[in-house]
Amino acid sequence: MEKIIVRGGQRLSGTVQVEGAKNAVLPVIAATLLASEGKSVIKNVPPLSDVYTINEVLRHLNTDVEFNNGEVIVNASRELFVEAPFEYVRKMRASVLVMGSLLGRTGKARVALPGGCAIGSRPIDQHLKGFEAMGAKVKVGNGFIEAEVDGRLKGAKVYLDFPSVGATENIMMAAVLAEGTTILENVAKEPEIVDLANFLNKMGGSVVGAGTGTIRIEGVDRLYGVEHSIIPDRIEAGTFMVAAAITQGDVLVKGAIPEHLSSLVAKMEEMGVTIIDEEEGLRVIGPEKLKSVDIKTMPHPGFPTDMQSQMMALLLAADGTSVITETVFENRFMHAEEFRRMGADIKIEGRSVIMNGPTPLQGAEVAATDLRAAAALSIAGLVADGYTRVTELKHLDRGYVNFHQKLAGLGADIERVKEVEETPVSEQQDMIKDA
Ligand SMILES: CC(=O)N[C@H]1[C@@H](OP(=O)(O)OP(=O)(O)OC[C@H]2O[C@@H](n3ccc(=O)[nH]c3=O)[C@H](O)[C@@H]2O)O[C@H](CO)[C@@H](O)[C@@H]1O
Ligand SMILES: C=C(OP(=O)(O)O)C(=O)O
Repeated sequence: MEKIIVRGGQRLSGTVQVEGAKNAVLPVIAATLLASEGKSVIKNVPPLSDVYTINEVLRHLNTDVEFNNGEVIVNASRELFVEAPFEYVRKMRASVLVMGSLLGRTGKARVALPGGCAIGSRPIDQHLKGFEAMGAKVKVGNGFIEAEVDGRLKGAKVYLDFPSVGATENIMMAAVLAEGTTILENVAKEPEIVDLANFLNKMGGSVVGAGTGTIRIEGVDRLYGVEHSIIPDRIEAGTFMVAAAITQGDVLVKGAIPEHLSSLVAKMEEMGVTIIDEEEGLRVIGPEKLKSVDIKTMPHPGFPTDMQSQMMALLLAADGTSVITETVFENRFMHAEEFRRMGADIKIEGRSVIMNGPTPLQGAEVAATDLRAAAALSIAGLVADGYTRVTELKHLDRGYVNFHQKLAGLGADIERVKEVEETPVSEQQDMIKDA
């Protein structure tokens, strides 16, 4: 087991480069299954454990997948197998995103039921509702969801009860090869949806309206492998923006797209952070004193739930009372307990947390409960007194590339160690000095 060990007190400065977006690359790789001719070449792909997992799922479905130097090449021209087993879905829920492509291309998909995870129960009823509207028969049993259609899927009108990101993506992928027109209403508007639509259109699909509340898809007979470059990761960008702000730092987050980050920029500016739109990205300058604000997570363009735990770290350092309300996931406050272990004054009331800051945080051993919590706890460690040890880094590796190296490059005192060598050399030297 590995740990991140961070010693608080360093101001961050310099430049950090953002990778391609995890939440854009996973659906795009799932969509490569739709290309019955030619190879798909996906560029700007981050080497995350989730990317390795989706590549494994695709190989299991009888495709050839290569992943080198930030480029994934998929040849899906052979006949596809249609089953994604539990061993993959357990590792990564986004494996269910192959369902729409498989159903669209082969008329059949069998995917292990994803189950819940640390942030809530996360059902996929809206995905299935879309497939059923297009004529698929859906059966759930023995731990699997099976969807099948006689012949081709038929275009349909589908209204989502909630603008689910995954349901929007899965139904879009199913609809591009369906017969006729599909109209999806109350859909997700996240930038990752737009990236997927752009990829599907390059492949020969006809998808209009991505980024708005209604998407219209004209089904086509065939799709082809094409080249596509993934958009920058707005959540990774936001994570480094918060790290800069909390340390009173001055950091250029290269690759951050301001339009993708408007709700975060607005809240950070309200807190007194200076954010400058530069040619290469966003420059973030932390103030001496942060002001408290209230936050409510919402589907895009609202405040992203994937930035909630990082903002919790920042609000703990702010002067006054702040409230965060989580409306997207039913149980995404597990990290609050870990912040408490660092001395935070946090109260959980239903779907809200109330924080009284500024909290002088103390270094402690804390466990990451999901990937964003791993980042948020490390960020809190940047301003805590003494050493913070963050465990359960398998979560971090799902969504961040070289996280501790990037922070170290900005001046943080941070290392990642194996459990056996728990005490890093620098800390041992401190202990010798103190003795
Ligand atoms: C790989 C990926 O892109 N993951 C992102 C995606 O997850 P994901 O696509 O799973 O998130 P959704 O937008 O689907 O889920 C949002 C909410 O809707 C509920 N729901 C969803 C589908 C459904 O059929 N029924 C249902 O009730 C979920 O339980 C959750 O409470 O969007 C989330 C919300 O922005 C982000 O936090 C995740 O990082
Ligand atoms: C919750 C997240 O991802 P996933 O949907 O892949 O679990 C996330 O990226 O913060």
